[in-house]
Amino acid sequence: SFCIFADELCASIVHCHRETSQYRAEELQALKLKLFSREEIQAYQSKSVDEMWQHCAVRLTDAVQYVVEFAKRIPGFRMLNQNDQIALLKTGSMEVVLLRMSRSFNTENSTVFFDGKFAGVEIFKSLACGDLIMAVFDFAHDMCALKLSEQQIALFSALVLINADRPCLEERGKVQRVQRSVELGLTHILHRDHQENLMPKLYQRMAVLRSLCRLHLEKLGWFSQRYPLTAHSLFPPLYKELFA
Ligand SMILES: CCS(=O)(=O)c1ccc(CC(=O)Nc2nc(-c3ccccc3)c(C(=O)c3ccccc3CC(C)C)s2)cc1
Repeated sequence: SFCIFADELCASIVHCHRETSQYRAEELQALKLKLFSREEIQAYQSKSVDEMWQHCAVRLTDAVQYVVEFAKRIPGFRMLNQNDQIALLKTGSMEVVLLRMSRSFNTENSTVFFDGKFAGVEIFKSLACGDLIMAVFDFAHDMCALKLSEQQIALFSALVLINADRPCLEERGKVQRVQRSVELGLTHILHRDHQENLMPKLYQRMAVLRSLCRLHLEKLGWFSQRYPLTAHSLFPPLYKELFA
């Protein structure tokens, strides 16, 4: 009966992931050979720092919105209290975006899906945060090496989000129970896929995700100081609410 519970839980989380994935893995695969021309790359590189930051913040916020939708459809997540749902999204949504984004990464030519085509690091030059961009690309490379299936990414995303160790949770015990059921769901499908050895690697990747998000917040802090007007009045409200 336990296996039936785990199967049900996995199936529902995979379903939520598919419905809210923004781009399907097969769609991204089909777009992989659409690269930006030299002129297009130059156009991005000649954008000012605040223009490029604003451009990216809008796209990133789109991706975050789909993660919020994913979370809201996860059975265990919905039954948590409102403030805890917001606290988990505040600290976890960027991590899930980065995890999902690694599906849109082409390891052959180190490009990532951006603005309808695949872009190398050079396109992001005018963001003036090369270390963050390199770290995002390295992480995506690392994740691709694990060759996770969509089902494994779905369960891993839910586990990244529903984390009882996050700060300022009011009903930590409840979050712990949901986290434990998702953990069991993930171990259940890794066992089914004969890939239990992935579990410790996934926990390592969670630590890398946390450091990536700290770096993103650090850079956003630097940017907001240099361009307060853009950060306060031109960034999407959800981006400011979650990250500022
Ligand atoms: C995520 C769901 S999906 O269906 O796979 C999908 C859906 C849609 C897309 C298209 C897309 O929005 N791509 C973006 N790429 C990057 C990016 C940028 C630098 C390096 C690597 C990727 C974006 C960012 O804004 C970003 C992302 C991570 C950290 C930092 C930043 C920039 C800072 C200034 C906020 S948005 C891609 C993938």
